[in-house]
Amino acid sequence: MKIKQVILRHMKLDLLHPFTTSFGTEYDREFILVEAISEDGISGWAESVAMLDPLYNEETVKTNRHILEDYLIPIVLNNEISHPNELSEKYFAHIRGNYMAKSAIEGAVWDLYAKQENISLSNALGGTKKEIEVGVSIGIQDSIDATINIIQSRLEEGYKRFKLKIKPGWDVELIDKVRKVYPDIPLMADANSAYTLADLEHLTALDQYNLMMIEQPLAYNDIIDHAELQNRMETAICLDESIHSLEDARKALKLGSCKIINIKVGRVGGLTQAKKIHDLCLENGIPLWCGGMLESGIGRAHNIAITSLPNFILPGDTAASSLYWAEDIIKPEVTVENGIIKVPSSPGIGYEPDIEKINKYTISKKYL
Ligand SMILES: O=C(O)CCC(=O)c1ccccc1C(=O)O
Ligand SMILES: [Mg+2]
Repeated sequence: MKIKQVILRHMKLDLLHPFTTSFGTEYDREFILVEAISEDGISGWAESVAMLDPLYNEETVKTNRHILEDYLIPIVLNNEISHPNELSEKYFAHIRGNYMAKSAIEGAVWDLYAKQENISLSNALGGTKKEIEVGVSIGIQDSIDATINIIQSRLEEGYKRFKLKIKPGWDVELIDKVRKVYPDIPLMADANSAYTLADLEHLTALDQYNLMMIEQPLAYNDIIDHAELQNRMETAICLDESIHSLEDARKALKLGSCKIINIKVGRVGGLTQAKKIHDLCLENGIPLWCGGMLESGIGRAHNIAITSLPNFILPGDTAASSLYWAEDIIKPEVTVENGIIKVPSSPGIGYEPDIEKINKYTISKKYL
C-alpha cells in the first residue's frame, strides 16, 4: 500500500451539552481529522482523540499536529506499507509516547487497508460480534436531581450501563441517592484521577453500592497505589488513564492494579496495540470495554469496530451521535436501539464521511 497524500483538518464541533469531569468542562470538541489517500485514490479516515488542553493526558491538538506533520506522516508517505500492523510494530517504534498522534494516522491506514481488501474494519481486526452493547457516560451536573433526570432518559432510551463522573464532594452522596432511586441498574463511577490513597476510607465507602467498577480513582500515571487500593476494595477497579501499552497492561495485571481495563484506541497508540492488549486480557480473564473521548462519528466508528472483538464483554462508552452533536460528520449517524449498535459490515469503518459537514466544521486544513 502506497499513500500519496495525507490531509489534516483541524475540526471544531460544538457539544449539545457541556461535559464536566473532575478535570474540567468541555463546551466543544476540537480535534484533528486525518484523511490518508492511496495512489489508487481511496481515502482512509480517522481522528485524533487528543483534546485542546493537556488535562486528560499530556497530548494536545497542537502537539499532535507537530508529531503528525514532522514525524509520523513523512514516515507513512515515504514507505511502502504492506499491513497497518507495521506502523506501530516497525515504523513508529523508535518514537516515544505520542500515542494519540500515532493512533490517528494508523487508524486512517487501517480504514484504507480494509477498504482496499473490501472488508469491514471489524473483519480486518478479527472482530466476531455483529452487535455491541452500549453504555453512557454522564458528566458532573449542577444537582443530584438533574443527574437522576438524565439517568431516567438514558434508561428509557435503552442504554445498558450508566457511568457517573465523580470527584471529591460529588461522590458518595450522589451514588447513595442514585442507588436509592435505581437499586438495580448497572452503575459505575469514573473519577479521572481525582483521589489519592489518603482517600482510602472515603473510597471504600463506595463498596456498599454494588457498583460494576470504579474507573481510574488514583493518579493518571499510577499502577502501584491502584494495586494497594484494589487489595483493600471490594469494588472492581478499572484502569483508563494509566494504560498506554501492552507493557502497562501486563504490569498492571501482574501487580493486581485492576480487575477491568477500559481500552481507548487513541490512548494505547492505535488499533494494532489495542488488539494486543485485548488478547492479553482475554488470556488472563480480564474483561474489557471501549472508552470514549467525545469523538465525532469517525472516531466512534473505529471504537465500534474494535468493540466487536470477543473480550469487549462490558458495554462501552460509544453512545449515539445525537447525544453529543446537533449533526455528526458521518452518514448515517451512529444510532443506538435498545442499547445496541449494529456493527457495520460494509468496507472500512462502514460509515461514510459527510464531506459537506466536514467542510462546515473545518477550521484549517493542511495537505501533506
Ligand atoms: O462519551 C464519551 O465519549 C466518554 C466520555 C468520558 O467519559 C470521557 C470524556 C473525555 C475524556 C475522558 C473521558 C473518560 O472516559 O475518562
Ligand atoms: Mg475514564
